[in-house]
Amino acid sequence: MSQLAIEAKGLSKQFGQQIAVNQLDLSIPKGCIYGFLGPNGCGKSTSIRLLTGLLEATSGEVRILGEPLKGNEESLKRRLGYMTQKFSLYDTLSVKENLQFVASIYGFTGQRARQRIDELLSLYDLTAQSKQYAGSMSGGQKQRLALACATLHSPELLFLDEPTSAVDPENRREFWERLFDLSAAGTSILVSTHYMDEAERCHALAILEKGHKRADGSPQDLMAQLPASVIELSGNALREVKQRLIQHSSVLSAAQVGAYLRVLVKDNQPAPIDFIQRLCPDHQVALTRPNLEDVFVVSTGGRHVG
Ligand SMILES: Nc1ncnc2c1ncn2[C@@H]1O[C@H](COP(=O)(O)OP(=O)(O)OP(=O)(O)O)[C@@H](O)[C@H]1O
Repeated sequence: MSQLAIEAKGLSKQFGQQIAVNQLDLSIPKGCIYGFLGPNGCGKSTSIRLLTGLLEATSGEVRILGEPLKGNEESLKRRLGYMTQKFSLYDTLSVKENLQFVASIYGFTGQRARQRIDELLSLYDLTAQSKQYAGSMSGGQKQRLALACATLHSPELLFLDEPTSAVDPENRREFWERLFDLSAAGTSILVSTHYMDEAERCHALAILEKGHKRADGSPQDLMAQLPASVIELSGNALREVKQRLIQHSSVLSAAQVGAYLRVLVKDNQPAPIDFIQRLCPDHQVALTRPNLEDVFVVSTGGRHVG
């Protein structure tokens, strides 16, 4: 039995002249929460739609839950869940009616349907809103309902396309707790995001840019293997210092964070602290630990950012 939830080799999608997904390779183990991190337009949604079988690839091979996707789209559909960016709820149906509709799609009827819907209303804290129109709910409630709909049939693999872009930080946090509950119960999850803090919560992730995968691994490994030194610089005239530093070919990026400049220096520059100190003798400089944003900046070429 395959231990991989998702396996892709050379997966590509072209729309006219535009290559939205370019030779994507993936090996995502079962049971993990895997992230796609990247800016708008980098190909996250297209990749997810290819992996769900909703969109046909231009080239490449995909195996989902151990089976080739091609030719098995229909049978796999029952084993997959998909929550879109816009949540795809019916605004003029109540919370319960939305769930009833999804239940009917998956062939749940009578007592079985009622039981599962009550279970989900309670699990996702929606019992009091069950008669409310979905369109009149808050962002957080809509998100919980969308997750309830996407997991009604207890999918083995769940795709979530930027599920938290429309909710506040508290709801995002709570949502992630629910994802870890699902993961602990054995659900494999692929989630796309453009938030660094969210990506850091994933067991592993791919950094996407312009349809290419630029990096892949656990957040901890990606940070530990960053091919750059991260230096915090403080003192006067940081905007002017930044402009000066980014002229240097060894400086990948310099971005202000509060009272500091966060400077990324290429690994091939010996003694990076001394190097920056020489360039800025009147400033305080200190080496600091990389974060995922640094990984993102370096993976995507760096110099344009900040
Ligand atoms: N049906 C389509 N026809 C033509 N071009 C498309 C189509 N779908 C996506 N694209 C293009 O493919 C590229 C990748 O889009 P995609 O929606 O996958 O990116 P994304 O990373 O999910 O962005 P966002 O976060 O904005 O949804 C974009 O340049 C987009 O314009």
